[in-house]
Amino acid sequence: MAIVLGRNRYGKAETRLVHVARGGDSHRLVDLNVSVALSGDLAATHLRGDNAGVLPTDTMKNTVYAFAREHGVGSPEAFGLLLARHFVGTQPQIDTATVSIEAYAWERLGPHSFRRSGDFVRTAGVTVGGAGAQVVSGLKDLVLLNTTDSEFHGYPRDRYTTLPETTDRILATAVDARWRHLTDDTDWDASFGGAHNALVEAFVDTYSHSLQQTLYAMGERVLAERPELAEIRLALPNKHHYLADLAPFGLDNPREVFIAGDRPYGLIEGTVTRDDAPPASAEWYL
Ligand SMILES: O=c1[nH]c(=O)c2[nH]c(=O)[nH]c2[nH]1
Repeated sequence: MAIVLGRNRYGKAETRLVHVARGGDSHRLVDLNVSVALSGDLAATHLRGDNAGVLPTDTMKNTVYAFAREHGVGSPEAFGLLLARHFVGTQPQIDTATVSIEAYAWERLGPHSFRRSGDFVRTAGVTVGGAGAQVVSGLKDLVLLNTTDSEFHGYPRDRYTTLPETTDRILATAVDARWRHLTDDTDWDASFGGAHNALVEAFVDTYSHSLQQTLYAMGERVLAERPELAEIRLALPNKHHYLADLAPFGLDNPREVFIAGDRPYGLIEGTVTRDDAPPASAEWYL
C-alpha cells in the first residue's frame, strides 16, 4: 500500500475587478469576480515544499488587474480565454488553467452613471488545456415565477406521502444554468443574450406538469435556438408557495394568499444535450 498525491489544483479565488472604459463621453463599466485555478506538475510543492513550479496566487491576482489595463475587458468569456491561455502559455509546469468569472450587471443611468441591476449573475467558465479551450457560459440567481399553468399530480404515494395533488399552483424557481459552447470563437454577448431569452421564454410558454418538464423545455429551447451550443445543465430549486389556510379566520382562499417557503426546497437538476455533440474536453460543474 502506498499513499499518493491525488488530483490537485490551486489559484486565486474571487479577485474583484471593476473596469471603467473612458473612451468617449460615455463610459463603460464592467464588474467581475474572477477565479483562477491552475493544475499540472505540482507534486514537488505538495511532497517536498519545493515551490519552483508554484506561480504565486498573488501573481495571478495581479495578472487579472494588469490584463484589464493592457487588453481592456470585453465579455467574461473573452477575458477568461485571455487569462487561461496566458497561464498555460507561460508556465511550462502548468497544463490546465480554469478561469471562472461572475459578471455583475450595471444599468446605464447616464454617460457616467450606473445602477447595479441584480436580477441575475452572468457566469463564464473557461478551461484551457491539452485538448484546447472549452468555454461554458451561464447565469445564476434568475428568479422566475408563473402564477398558474402549473400542475403536479400522478406521482406515486406511499405511507409517508401527504402532498395534495394540484392542477393549479405557483411555479417559481431561481435558475442556475450553464451551457457549453462547441467552439472557442463566438459572439459571446449575442450568444449569452439569446440563451437568456430562450430560457425565460420557455419558462413563460411552458404549461408545466412538473418542474422537470419545465427544465427540459428550457434546455431544449436554448439548444434549438443557439446552434453554437453543445449542451446545457440546469439546476432549478422548486421555490414552493403554500396556500395559506385562512379558514380559522372565516375566510376562503381562492389561490390568492400564499406562504413563500424558504427551506427545504425541491432541487431539480438535469442536462439537455445535442446527441451529436462532441464530449466535453474538461470537467465542468454546475
Ligand atoms: O414539479 C415538481 N416536481 C417534483 O418532483 C416534486 N416533488 C414535490 O413534492 N413537488 C414537486 N413538484
